[in-house]
Amino acid sequence: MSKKRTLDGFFKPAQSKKPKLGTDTESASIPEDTLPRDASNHPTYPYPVPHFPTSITDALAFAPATEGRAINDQPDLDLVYFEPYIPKEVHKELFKFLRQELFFYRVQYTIKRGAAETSISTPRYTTVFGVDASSYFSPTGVLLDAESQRPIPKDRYTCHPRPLPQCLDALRILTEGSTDSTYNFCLVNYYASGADSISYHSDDERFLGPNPSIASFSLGAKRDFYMKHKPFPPAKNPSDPPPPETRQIKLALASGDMVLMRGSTQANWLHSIPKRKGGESERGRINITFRKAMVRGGTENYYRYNVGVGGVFGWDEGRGEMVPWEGGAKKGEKG
Ligand SMILES: O=C(O)CCC(=O)C(=O)O
Ligand SMILES: [Fe+2]
Repeated sequence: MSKKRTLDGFFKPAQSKKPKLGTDTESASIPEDTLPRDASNHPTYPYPVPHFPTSITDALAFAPATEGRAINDQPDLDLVYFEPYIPKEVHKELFKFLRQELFFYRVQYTIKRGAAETSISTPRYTTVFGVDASSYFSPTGVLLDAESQRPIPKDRYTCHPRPLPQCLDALRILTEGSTDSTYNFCLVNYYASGADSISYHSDDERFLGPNPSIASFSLGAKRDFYMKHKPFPPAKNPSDPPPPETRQIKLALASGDMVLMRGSTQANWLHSIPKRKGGESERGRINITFRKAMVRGGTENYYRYNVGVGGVFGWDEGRGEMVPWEGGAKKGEKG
């Protein structure tokens, strides 16, 4: 099989972050699951991302593990709750794999409040892959224009879009099959402890188009997911009927669960993961969302707020925490 030299790394085995093998006797003594595995790589990745081991791929053939349950008993609300989506045989391994293998960021950015610039620190680890519908990645990882199918003009993006690694792409394909929607973005959050959170917001940006479908996976520690209706606009006439009554929603999202938010949900409801003190949240939680951005502004927004301009972090199993990940090694990593 012939390969192009330029971007052929996308499906090549990853060598860089695995221990270098010395002599034949040494390699013979290394257990098979620590040997280099095939991985996704790309010039925009700080490190390659290994493909799923067959144990995960095989188990995911049985997803979704349950039928989704509709939650649409309140105004403008359209949820489907899979409890769980990921088969129970594999959710722990999937959590450990993604925490170990993905690179994360702790993004800081500034916002203008009147004349003053305020610095904001995102209270969780994040990472993102994908590109909006004006472009797509060729199988070898070249960004092409959706219409001409030719390489995009160099000035289309100020950011550097990254293709989904094969492991997250496998999850995307499964999700598309069970949600009647397509996705071109994967955002990942890691909540290291109860101090990490996401405040009330809606994913209603114009770049997602009207009535976006967002599929949201939970892995690891159970965390509460709150939803509340956006405030209703004040009545125009005293004779107008009062706004409908709505109740706050609280879902205790467990490892392997998936919530699909669709229809008019984002336009009308807010959602959050509030901070918690101690307990299970200290074990860490991964959230994965699949979305579809229609235009370039979505790509710029997602990379600005989920990759940013700071350093790379990765999980250190020995220390049990995220550590700066530099030059192929997680800093201070044991063994
Ligand atoms: O962690 C979660 O479950 C929610 C994440 C979320 O709302 C987001 O990334 O927009
Ligand atoms: Fe959200």
